[in-house]
Parts: sequence; C-alpha cells; structure tokens
Amino acid sequence: MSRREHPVDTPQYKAQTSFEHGQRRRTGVLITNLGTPDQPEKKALRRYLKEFLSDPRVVEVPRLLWWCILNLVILNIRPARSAKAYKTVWTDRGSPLLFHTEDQCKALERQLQADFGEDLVVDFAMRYGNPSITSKLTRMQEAGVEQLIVLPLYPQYCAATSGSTFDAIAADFTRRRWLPALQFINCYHDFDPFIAACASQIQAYWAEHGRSDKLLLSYHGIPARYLSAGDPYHCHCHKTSRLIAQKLGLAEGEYLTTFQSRFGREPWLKPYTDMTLKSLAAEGVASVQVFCPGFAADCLETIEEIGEENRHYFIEAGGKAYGFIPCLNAEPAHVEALSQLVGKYLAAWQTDGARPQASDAERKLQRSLAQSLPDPQ
Ligand SMILES: C=CC1=C(C)c2cc3[nH]c(cc4nc(cc5[nH]c(cc1n2)c(C)c5CCC(=O)O)C(CCC(=O)O)=C4C)c(C)c3C=C
Ligand SMILES: [Fe+2]
Ligand SMILES: [Fe+2]
Repeated sequence: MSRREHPVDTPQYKAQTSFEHGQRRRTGVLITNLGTPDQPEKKALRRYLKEFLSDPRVVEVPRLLWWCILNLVILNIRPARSAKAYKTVWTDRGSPLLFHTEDQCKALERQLQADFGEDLVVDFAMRYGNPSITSKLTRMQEAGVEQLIVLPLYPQYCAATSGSTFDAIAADFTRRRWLPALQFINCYHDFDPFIAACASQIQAYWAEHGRSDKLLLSYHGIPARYLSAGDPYHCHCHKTSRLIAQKLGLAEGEYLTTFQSRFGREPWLKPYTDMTLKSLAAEGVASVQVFCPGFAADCLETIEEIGEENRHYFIEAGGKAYGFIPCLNAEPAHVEALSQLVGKYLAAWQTDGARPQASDAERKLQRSLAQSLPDPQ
C-alpha cells in the first residue's frame, strides 16, 4: 500500500493508522496512578514536580501567583529534599509506585483475559511522568481498541487526582480523530470487594503481628478548602473507613480516620496523621497500626512517611509498638476486586467483538477516496 492509502495525521488530529475494514472491535482497560520521578535525582524530581504541581487541579491558587511561588521558591528547594527521600525507597526495579503498578497491571491482565477473553488489551499509565497517558492511548489505538475503560487507582474521588486524570484523557482526545467509546471509573471507595480486600490485608497483618490498641486508617490529605468547595473526597474516605471497620467488627473507639502528607502552610483535612500519633502516645496508647486505604500501591508517602517518619513520632512521644500495614499492591484479593470492578463495566460492552463485514464495494470506495485526497501538510 502506498503511504497515501493509510490515514495520516493532520496538523490538528492524530490519525488511527492501523484500521482495517471488518477488524474486530477490541476493548482496552487502562489503569492509571499518579506518577513518580524517573530517578531519585534532583533533576528528575524537578521535572516531575514541575509537571505535577503546575496542574491547576492539584494546586487551586491563582495561576500567576502560583507560577511565581512554584518557579521561584518550591522548585529551588523541594527537588533536592524530595530526591533524598526517594533515594530511601528506591529499588532495583525503580520507584515502588511504578513497579507495584506494573505488577498490578500484569496480574489484572491475566485475570481479565481469563474472564473476558484474550482479546482484551490491559495496560497502565501515569498521570505525571512516565509511562504517559498519551503514549498508552496511542498504543491502545494502534492495537485496534475502540472501547476503552479508564480506571484511575484512586478509590476515593478527588478532583486533584481522579478529576485530573479525566482532564488528561480528555486533553489527549482533543488531538485524536477517531475517539473510542469511553467508560471512566471515577471511584470505588465503597465497592464491597475492595473493602473486603482492605479488611483481609489488615487481618493477614494481625495474624502475623497481633492486634494493636488502635488502628489508624490514614489517607492522603488535601487542602481543607477543597472540601468546602464541594469535593467529596473527605466523605468518601470516612465511608471507606466505616465499611472496613464494619467488615473487621471494630467498635467506634477502636479505629481512627486521619490525613497525611500535608504540603504548604494552609489548613488541610484534619485530624493530621502525625499529630494524632503524637497525641495518642502522649495519652498513653501503647500500640498502633496504620493502614492506608487510599493508596492502591506503596509509594514514598506510605513507605517513608508512614513506615518510617511517623513511626519515629509515635515512639519518640512514648508509644511502645508501631505497625505499618502494607498497601494492597498486587495482592490477589486486590486484583480480584479490581477485576470485578472492571467486569461490571465490561458487562455493558459484552459483544463477541464481531461486526458486520464491510462489503468489497465499501473497501474499494474507502481506498479510492484515500488515494484521491491530497496529502495534508
Ligand atoms: C498541593 C499538593 C498536593 C495535593 C493536593 C496532593 C493530593 C494527593 N496526592 C495523592 C497521592 C500521591 N501523592 C504523592 C506524592 C506527592 N504529593 C504531593 C503534593 C500533593 N498531593 C507532592 C509534592 C508529592 C511528591 C513527593 C514529595 O515531594 O513529597 C504520591 C507518591 C508518588 C511517589 O512517587 O511515590 C502519591 C501516590 C492523592 C491520593 C491525593 C489526593 C487525594
Ligand atoms: Fe500527593
Ligand atoms: Fe510526604
């Protein structure tokens, strides 16, 4: 085939180059997470933080003012500090967030293909950094995906995370000619198999280490004004906690919902995880265990902040025993929960993938039209 018989990119829109008349209609599942630097080095951190913190969904501050604060202050201080922290969690496979997401994707692909057929395309992308959402959407399109499910791995909806992921998909779509049908899973904070996976992760930890006086369910914080502006995140976190506690048979005083990872000086959602741990120790609570139901995968914020930093706060304040319960990562119960979640959405598209064949006349017409058109410049 000559080049002109293939669809080509125009200045405005990327073409779908792999289409053949009568091909199977494939379905794709794209899981996403936040993203992570390529290396635990100052330069890579600067690039990552610049992209992440320039997102108006993440930092809702007037743009000009924020541009000055970000570029003149934060990006001159934070990259070196964050690089040091990332170095403490870095592994042979790179950033924990990246390799856990990779493992989740492989396990989910196995499960979904077993349940829904080999034709399903399953992949993962990161909202910031690599692998980018655009690179994976191109890969999906080239594989013939015409129906796409996007699952951001944020159980609780937040405009800064789930909303921003939708923005990135939508922004990518503005540059493509042929858009897939789309289902966007905006949250799953109260989906029973997810709650069951959290409960079994905690129970498995109890079976090995015994139980503590208090269980802290710690979520990434957001500025408190996002809650006043109508973000459901705070409510979703509390509901997840209540359902996990119910599943575990915990009474009111046996668990707490707290918020970690503050950034900047304004008030964030309270109670803060670090302050809570200090006051629990001061009140004479001897042992605590912390689980993070908002993080689908272990990352800097769980391994370093919850696993290390907050342990010191608790012990220094007089606490005796501190346990960090790992995130769900690629645990079978988590993969099962995610595949059941995706399965609910796939059910809406249950077809055999076949479609009425194009006739010879239609194929000929398409070819002759493609040949007669001038190359777009
Ligand atoms: C204004 C700043 C931030 C908001 C709002 C925010 C919300 C938010 N973040 C996550 C999940 C993750 N955040 C992670 C790292 C991280 N977060 C911020 C800032 C905000 N997050 C920064 C500056 C960083 C980078 C690390 C650092 O410099 O301290 C991560 C970990 C990424 C990794 O590579 O390991 C995750 C995951 C959620 C769920 C959320 C709102 C609900
Ligand atoms: Fe964050
Ligand atoms: Fe942190």
